[in-house]
Amino acid sequence: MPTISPLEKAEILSEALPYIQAFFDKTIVIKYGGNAMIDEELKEGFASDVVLLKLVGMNPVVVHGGGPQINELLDRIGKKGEFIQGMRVTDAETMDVVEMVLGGHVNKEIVSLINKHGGKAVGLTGQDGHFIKAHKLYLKDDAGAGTVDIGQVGEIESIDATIVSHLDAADFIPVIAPIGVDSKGESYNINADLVAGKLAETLKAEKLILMTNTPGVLDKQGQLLTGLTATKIDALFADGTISGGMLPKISSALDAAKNGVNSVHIIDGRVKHALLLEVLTSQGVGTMIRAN
Ligand SMILES: Nc1ncnc2c1ncn2[C@@H]1O[C@H](COP(=O)(O)OP(=O)(O)O)[C@@H](O)[C@H]1O
Ligand SMILES: CC(=O)N[C@@H](CCC(=O)OP(=O)(O)O)C(=O)O
Repeated sequence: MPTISPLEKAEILSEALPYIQAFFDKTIVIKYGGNAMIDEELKEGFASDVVLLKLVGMNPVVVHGGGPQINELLDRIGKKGEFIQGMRVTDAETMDVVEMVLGGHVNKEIVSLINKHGGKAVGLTGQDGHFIKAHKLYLKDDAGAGTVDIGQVGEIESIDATIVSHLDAADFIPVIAPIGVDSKGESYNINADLVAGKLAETLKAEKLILMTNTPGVLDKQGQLLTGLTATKIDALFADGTISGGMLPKISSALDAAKNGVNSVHIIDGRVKHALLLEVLTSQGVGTMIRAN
């Protein structure tokens, strides 16, 4: 690491001032993807960034994924994870694993890391207070004529963000696992990007930041696309540039941008302190999604 003088250090810290002023008391929804939870150092860095944002007066709300972690446990019980259009095919046994991994292991690990760094995190799933209402999702088949049944996967009906706002107001940091519930109490597995996007809309968040394992959205040559609008996104869907897990991510990012979230970013969660760089500096990292 290059050494920097005390003055340079002070100047770097002082550069954060306009961002702290602009985002003071604003809600920032951060989606922490399972693919960005690579090693302990990165996870610790993420947790300390979230605590810092809270302590300088912002309201960070964490929605986490855990796709690779679910796959790992499925592997251990001899089951193979299967995805259609970026969504996990979820039978009853897979749903048990999803609840154990997302609602249990991953959620508690993030809560505990944030608390270790001096924050007050509270873990929730959509079952808590029934705050993420969902029903079964049927995907459109490739021809667009029929539907595909992928099991216990949910489509969000509504989010009642009261509980999240109360936690924010009382200085807690909500950490949310993407599990929804229907009126009969049945749980549904929901893609975490979709929960993060809808929650950002409901909370009228200033920012939605989706942290993943690529530098952002890439074109067919692997070059970073730093800014995308609805029209460009339609073209990238049509020519197959966007596929797999990037499909729900872009859809939810675009919906959030269209529905009042001021800035929506897809950033590389494998970069240490990517979150601080995105919120508190002028370093544009990743892809920014705009409605038009
Ligand atoms: N155009 C694209 N640019 C970048 N990544 C893409 C693109 N199309 C598909 N992907 C895939 O989407 C993945 C990110 O989605 P996903 O695996 O669901 O991550 P996360 O766990 O962070 O939600 C990337 O690792 C990449 O394999
Ligand atoms: C329906 C569906 O696909 N649910 C996801 C939920 C976790 C998730 O979204 O995790 P990442 O953000 O790490 O991809 C899954 O089962 O993998």
